[in-house]
Parts: sequence; C-alpha cells; structure tokens
Amino acid sequence: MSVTVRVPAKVNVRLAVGPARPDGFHDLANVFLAVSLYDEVTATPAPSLRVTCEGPDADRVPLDRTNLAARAAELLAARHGIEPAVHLHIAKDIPVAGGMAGGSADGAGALLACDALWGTGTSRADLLDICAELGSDVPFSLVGGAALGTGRGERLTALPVGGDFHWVFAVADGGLSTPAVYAEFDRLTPDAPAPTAPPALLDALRTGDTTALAGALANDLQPAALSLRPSLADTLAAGTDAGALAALVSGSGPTTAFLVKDAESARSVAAALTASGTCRTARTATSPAPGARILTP
Ligand SMILES: C[C@](O)(CO)[C@H](O)COP(=O)(O)OP(=O)(O)OC[C@H]1O[C@@H](n2ccc(N)nc2=O)[C@H](O)[C@@H]1O
Ligand SMILES: Nc1ncnc2c1ncn2[C@@H]1O[C@H](COP(=O)(O)OP(=O)(O)OP(=O)(O)O)[C@@H](O)[C@H]1O
Repeated sequence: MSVTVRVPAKVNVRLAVGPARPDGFHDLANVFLAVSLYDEVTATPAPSLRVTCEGPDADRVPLDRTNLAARAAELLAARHGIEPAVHLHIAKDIPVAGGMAGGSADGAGALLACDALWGTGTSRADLLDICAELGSDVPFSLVGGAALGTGRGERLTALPVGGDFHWVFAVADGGLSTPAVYAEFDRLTPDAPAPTAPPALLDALRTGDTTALAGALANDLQPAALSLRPSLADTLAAGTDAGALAALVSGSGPTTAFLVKDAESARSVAAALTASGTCRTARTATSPAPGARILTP
C-alpha cells in the first residue's frame, strides 16, 4: 500500500521584509498565493527511511536526511514514538532552489503522506507545528490557497480570493541561496521599516481583479536577488515587453513571475520568454491552487 500527496508551488504577491531579528530570521508580511505547479510525494512502507526523486531537476535534490521530505518523516515518527520506516518518492515538477518553495512542498507532502500511511491521525494544529519546525514556507505548502504569513512567515491567516489569476514563470539556470538573498537584503536595507501588507493588494485578491493585483505586486527581496543575479533584469524586461501586466522576482528567486491577463496571454508571454534566451524555460500556471492533498487511487 502507498499514499501519494500532491502539493503546489507558491508565488509571493507581496513580500514585505523587516529588519533581521536576534534569531537571524526576518519578520515578514508575506502574502502567499499557491500556483498550479505541483510536486507529488509517494510514501510506501520500507525497511528504513529512503528518498528517491524523479524529474528534470532531480540531480539537484539531496537524497539524504537533509531532504525536507525525510526530515518531515523523522519529525512525525519521533512525535508518535515510531520508526520512520518509509520510502519517499518525489515526482518533482517545481523548480529547485527557485524561490517557489519546492523543498517546502515536499516537506508538507511527506508529512501528510506518512500520517495517512502510518494511521497516526495527527491533528491539523500539530501538523502545522511540525511544518513550522521544518521551515518558514512549509505551513503554507500544507494549506495552499492564499494566506498572509507573519512572524517569519509561518503564522498564517487565510485570505479570500475572488477569481483566478494567470501566471508565467521564467525558470533561471541554477538557484539562489535563500540565506544569501536575505543577507544581501540586510546589506542593501540597513533601516528596513516594519513589514505590512497593503489593503489594496488584499482587495485585489478578494475581488479577483488582475489589473489591480498587477499594480500591487511587490517583493522587498527583489533588489537583493537582482544584486546577486543582475541578468534577472533582462528576464523581467523580456516578460513585460511581451505583454505581461507585471513582473517580479518570485520569493528569493531566481525564478521570475509574470502576471498576465488570461490563458492566451500566458501562452504568448511564455513563448516570448523562451525565445528571448533570458531564461532556461518558461511555465504557465493559474492560482489559487489547493494545498497538500492526498490523491485517491
Ligand atoms: C523567501 C521565502 O521563500 C518567501 O516565502 C521565505 O521567506 C523563505 O522560507 P524558507 O525557505 O522556508 O526559509 P527557512 O528554511 O525557514 O530559512 C532559511 C533561511 O532563510 C532566512 N530567512 C528565512 C525566513 C525569514 N522570515 N527570514 C529569514 O532570514 C534565514 O537566513 C534562514 O536561515
Ligand atoms: N525536497 C527537496 N527538494 C528540493 N530541494 C531540497 C529538498 N529538500 C532539501 N532541499 C535543499 O533546499 C535547497 C532549496 O531548495 P528549494 O527548491 O526548496 O528552494 P526554494 O524554492 O528557493 O525555496 P523557498 O522558496 O522556500 O526559499 C536546495 O538547494 C536543496 O539543497
């Protein structure tokens, strides 16, 4: 018997970053939106914990105990006093180290899959606690939809979304290290103000107004990502030249996100980005997407 869970990627439609805290993390006003690019995590009984991965970026995914899926299985097993005797297979479609929370998705997916496989019946509150222990983005991978993340991004308030949004994601060559991007933010922003989520952005989500959302997108980590990877400016320009309503770096990058009017515009902007030679590949997606879900056989 095995259990498969499907988990979405995310884009941050507003990532407001405050000053570094004593524990090294930054307080955020982080407006997450789940998008329709998914990893699938399959949990199968095995003599001991083992991780495998398939997909175009599989060679860049660690298969040891540092994999967030493996860590999720270990934390859940420890909480219930059992052995993490499970094979976790990741079918990876979310770009690796791309600022789209791919590792976080696998952590949330493994947690839900193991809880179902082992019949441990963990409460939603306990699952969210384990997610927060795994990483700041992991609770959102579990819940999906749209949410405001405060604290280091792990404390979530669900947000209403009144319509579908269409996106193109330009996947860059290689990744960017999240801690390195936050460190560059600190260097560039010595007096960061307290982070807030503007009402205009929350209204745009609530009413499903693409034009208003395009005017409200913002990522405080974008200057830091551009400073570490200046070529991303060419990718952003290629997308807006091709007709995207707005462009921004996704999370800590280097994936760039383009909000477009509709599915037809998504196809033409993706084609133009691919032809521009400023990215490795371009993907289309819609939002909001549901959070981690068990796929019924
Ligand atoms: C950039 C985002 O993806 C936006 O959603 C997240 O803030 C990053 O979330 P994540 O990858 O789950 O990050 P974590 O695994 O919790 O932390 C990795 C590192 O990122 C930095 N970090 C992360 C979150 C935060 N609020 N402040 C930080 O400074 C810290 O250096 C930390 O050591
Ligand atoms: N299951 C996993 N999938 C991908 N990377 C993983 C996984 N587990 C651990 N990692 C490690 O985490 C690093 C960041 O990968 P990930 O794909 O989560 O980045 P990201 O999308 O930038 O995340 P975020 O948006 O949350 O900052 C990788 O370089 C890899 O070493």
